[in-house]
Order: sequence, then C-alpha cells, then structure tokens
Amino acid sequence: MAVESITIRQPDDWHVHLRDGEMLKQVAAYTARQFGRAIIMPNLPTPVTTVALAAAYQNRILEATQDHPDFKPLMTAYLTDTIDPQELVTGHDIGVFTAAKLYPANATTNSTFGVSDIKKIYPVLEAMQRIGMPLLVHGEVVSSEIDIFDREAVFIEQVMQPLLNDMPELKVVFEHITTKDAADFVESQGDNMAATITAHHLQINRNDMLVGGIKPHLYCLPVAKRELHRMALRKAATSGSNKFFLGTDTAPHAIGDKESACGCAGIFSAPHALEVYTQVFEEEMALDQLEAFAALNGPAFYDLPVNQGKVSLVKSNQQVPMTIGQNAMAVSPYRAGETLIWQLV
Ligand SMILES: NC(=O)N[C@@H](CC(=O)O)C(=O)O
Ligand SMILES: [Zn+2]
Ligand SMILES: [Zn+2]
Repeated sequence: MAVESITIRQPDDWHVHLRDGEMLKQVAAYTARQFGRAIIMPNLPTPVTTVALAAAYQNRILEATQDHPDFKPLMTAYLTDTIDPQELVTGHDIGVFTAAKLYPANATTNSTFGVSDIKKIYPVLEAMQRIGMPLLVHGEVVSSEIDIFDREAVFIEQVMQPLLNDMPELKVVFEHITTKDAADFVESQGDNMAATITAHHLQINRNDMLVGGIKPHLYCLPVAKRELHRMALRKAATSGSNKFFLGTDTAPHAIGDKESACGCAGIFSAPHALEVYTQVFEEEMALDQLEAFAALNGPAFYDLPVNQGKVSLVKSNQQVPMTIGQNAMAVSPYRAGETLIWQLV
C-alpha cells in the first residue's frame, strides 16, 4: 500500500539565501516554518565579513522570523582575500560564526569580493582547520576557457583535491553539488567532507531549463547538468550515506531580474522544499532515508544536537502559487503553477 503520511524529526536547511531588507521580510518565514535551523549564506551586496555585520544580520533575521521563535539562523562569514583569521576565530569562539563560505571571485551572485586564489587564504583555512570550523565551498572554477557545464568537475581536480591534500583535517562542505563527479568524490573522502544537495537538482536536468524555450526560473548556479548527473545525485541523497544532507540553496530574485536579457542565477525553493524532497525520496523508494538526509546527517557533521520537534507530511495535492510577494519584489517560486503531491502539515 502506498504511504499516505510521514513524520520525521524536524529538518534543518544547511544552505539558504535570505537576502536583506524587504526581500528578507518577504521570504524568511517560508524557511522558518519548516526548518529548525538554517545556514545563512553571507553573500549580501555588502558581504558579511565581520562578527559585527553577522550579528546585526542575525538580528534582522530573528526579527523577520518572530512568528517562528524556535527558528535558529546559523551565520557564516564571507571569505575574502584579505579577511583576518582572528576575526573568524573570535566569531567562532563566541558562537556568531558557525562556518565560513568560500566563493571563488565572480563565480556566482554577489561574489565579486570572493577569493581570487585559494592560496591567499591559507592562513585563514589553517586557523579554521585548527578550531574545527567548517569551510563551505561554492565549487566551480571561473576560468573563461572552462565550459560552464564542466566547472564543478574541474574545480574538484584543480582546487578541492589539492586543498584536502594540504589540509587533511579541514572540515569541508561541498555545497549544492550537481555532478556525478562531485557525488563520487565526496563519497570517496573521509569524515571531514560532506555535501549539500538541493531539491531542484534532484528534479531537473539541463533539458528542463532549455528545451522548448529557456526557463529563467530554472537557471541557477551551479547550472543543472545532464540526466546522468541528476540520477547520481538522487542515488547519493537516498543512499543512506551520512555524507549528504539537505541544503535547498533557496535563492530568491525579483521576477524582473530573472526574466531579463541577463537573468540572475538562483531558484526560490523555500516555500515547498520539504514537499519536493519527500516526493523525490518516495519516487526512489527511500522514504525511510528522508529523516537521515533532512534531519540527522547535517547536525552530525556540524557537531550540533538534532532537533527535538517533529514535522509531518501527508499525501495531498496542492498547487504552487504563480508568484509570492508584491510588485517589484514579487518572486516566482520553484514549480510555480504546478501541483505537488505532498503537503507539509
Ligand atoms: N545558487 C544560485 O544560483 N544563486 C545564489 C548564489 C549561489 O549559491 O551560488 C544566489 O545568491 O542567488
Ligand atoms: Zn553557490
Ligand atoms: Zn547558494
């Protein structure tokens, strides 16, 4: 008999863009209503590079999520070529910084202040390795001669493997993996390496984005790849391996910025993320692995307790709205206008 409902320990979202200002107010509750904690990405227009900036941003998030008082935003530092290792160590010691984020300069949205050469931040990474502070990585090279569809695989060979050779104890999360190469690489590494997988990369391949007309709302970075990679990600997420966990990479952009001659990268998946993951796990006949992926593996990697609450989903059709929010700030949610078969209670 088909499963009609599922109850799991409350999940966390280990990769979230909440933005700031009006957009933050508009989107934050969608994350806070489902997840106990979220790792908050620091790529604001003014990047979150100091303890003071992170603490102030965390307060703005708490204010925007006051209807969900148990929600805990976990803050990250944005690594630049010149960031002071002591700032990270202090921020980690006092509990403001949970992790630090590596954006290769110009790899993605708001990454112009990112790292131009990883060797420049070796003293910072050494300090993080020493104190056990996780490094979160947007794993794509930016060289113009590398094809966009190969940028993640080339990053493994050119950056990730050499980094792990040099810092074998550094805790690293390979964020939003999109290739079989990355899934295999992560699985082959020790306990200090893990990966997040988005809901959309489990559902879409590059045909979904490009065949029959370009779908700007399915454009994100790293860009969706061939079907064989999507299949490998589904296998990794549902395999029971503790190295893979939930990270939606929900990344809202105003509709006008997506439907544009130069559309922004990012998919706003927060409103129905859990429903989408649940559908994928059901299709893979792995609903029994959903709790580990969504609620256990992440805390284990981050050395945090699991959440005490529970969430339930039931088999019940629901239609995703075409837009969320008003006027210039309106956003098109992932699967807009489509019917989802699971519903969060
Ligand atoms: N994933 C995306 O396509 N976009 C993210 C940045 C990122 O996670 O790379 C964003 O901030 O918009
Ligand atoms: Zn990224
Ligand atoms: Zn992201």
